[in-house]
Amino acid sequence: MTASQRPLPKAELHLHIEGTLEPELAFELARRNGAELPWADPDELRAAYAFTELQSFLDLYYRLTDVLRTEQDFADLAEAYLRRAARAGVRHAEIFFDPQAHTSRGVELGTVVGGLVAALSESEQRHGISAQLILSFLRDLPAEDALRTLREAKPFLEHITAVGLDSAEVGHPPAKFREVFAEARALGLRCVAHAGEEGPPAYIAEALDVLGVERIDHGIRCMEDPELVARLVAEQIPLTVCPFSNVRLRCVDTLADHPLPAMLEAGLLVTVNSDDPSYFGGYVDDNFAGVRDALGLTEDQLRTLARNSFQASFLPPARKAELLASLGAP
Ligand SMILES: Nc1ncnc2[nH]cnc12
Ligand SMILES: [Zn+2]
Repeated sequence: MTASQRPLPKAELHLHIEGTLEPELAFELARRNGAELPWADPDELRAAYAFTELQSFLDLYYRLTDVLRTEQDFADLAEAYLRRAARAGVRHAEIFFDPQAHTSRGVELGTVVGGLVAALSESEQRHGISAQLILSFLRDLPAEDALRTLREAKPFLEHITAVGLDSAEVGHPPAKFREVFAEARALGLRCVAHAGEEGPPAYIAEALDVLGVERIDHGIRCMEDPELVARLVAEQIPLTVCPFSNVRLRCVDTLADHPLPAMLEAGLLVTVNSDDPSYFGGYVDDNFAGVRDALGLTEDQLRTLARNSFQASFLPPARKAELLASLGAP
C-alpha cells in the first residue's frame, strides 16, 4: 500500500457493536444457536435494509440481536468489527453496546460484557486499536429500567468508560434520564448522548444542561439553531456525525445535501463515524470517502476530521498525543 492509499489514522467514536452484525455472521450465529430467522439467506436479509426512518431500522436491528446468545457470539462480533476497522485506519474505538437489548431476551449482562471484553482486550496487540466500551441506555424504555441496568453493571465498571443514550429519540427527551446520568457520573463514568438526530435542537441543549454530557452523538439538527451552534463552537463540544446513517435513515436527503461542510465551516468540533456500518452501507473509511466524493472535502478537511476524532476521544493524554502526532503537524 502506498502512503496515498493508506487510510488516515482515526478514532471511531460512534459505533454500535450490534450494528456491525453482517448478514453472513448473523446466519452463521443463527445456525450455531438454533435461532430462527425469517429470511432465506444473507442476500434476502440485505434486501430488507430499506429504511423509512430511525424506527424502521431499529425494528430490524433489535430483531437480529436474537442470534447473539453466548460469550463467544459477542467475542466473534467484536473481533469481526476490529479486523475491518483496522483496514479502515481506526487506531482507537469507543464502542457502544445496548445491554437492555440482550438482558430483555434473557442473556446475562456478564455474558455480553465478557464476550466483548475478550475481543477488546486483545485488540491493541492484534489490530493496533485501543478500545473502550460505552454502555448505552435505550431511551424508549422507562428510566427505571436504565437505572436497574446501571446498577447491574457495577461489577463490570472496570471495563466501561462511559454511558450513552440511544434508540427512538422523538418523544424521549434527555431529561427523562436525569437521575440515571447523575448516578453514572457519581460512579466515575463519562457521559455522552444521541441528540439532534431525528429529535429537535432543544434535545441537544438539554443533554448538555440536564445530563451533563461531554459529547453529542449525531447533533446534526443543531444547524437549525444559530445560537446553539455558537454555544457548541464556543464550548468545543464534540459532535459524532454519521453521514451514511443520516442518509439511510432519511435525516438528510442525499450525501450531497449533508450539512458536514457547513458544520466544519462554522467551527464545530465534528467527527465522522459509521454508526451501524452493516446496515448503512459502509465502515468509517467508506464514510470518509463518501463525504470526500459527494461533498468535495479537501485533504486538509479530512485530516481535520481525523484530528478531531482523537481530540474528542476519552483517551488518556499520552495516547492522545501519540495518535495526534501520527497525523503529522496541523
Ligand atoms: N442511529 C441510531 N440512533 C439511535 N439509536 C441507535 N441505535 C443504533 N443506532 C442508532
Ligand atoms: Zn448511533
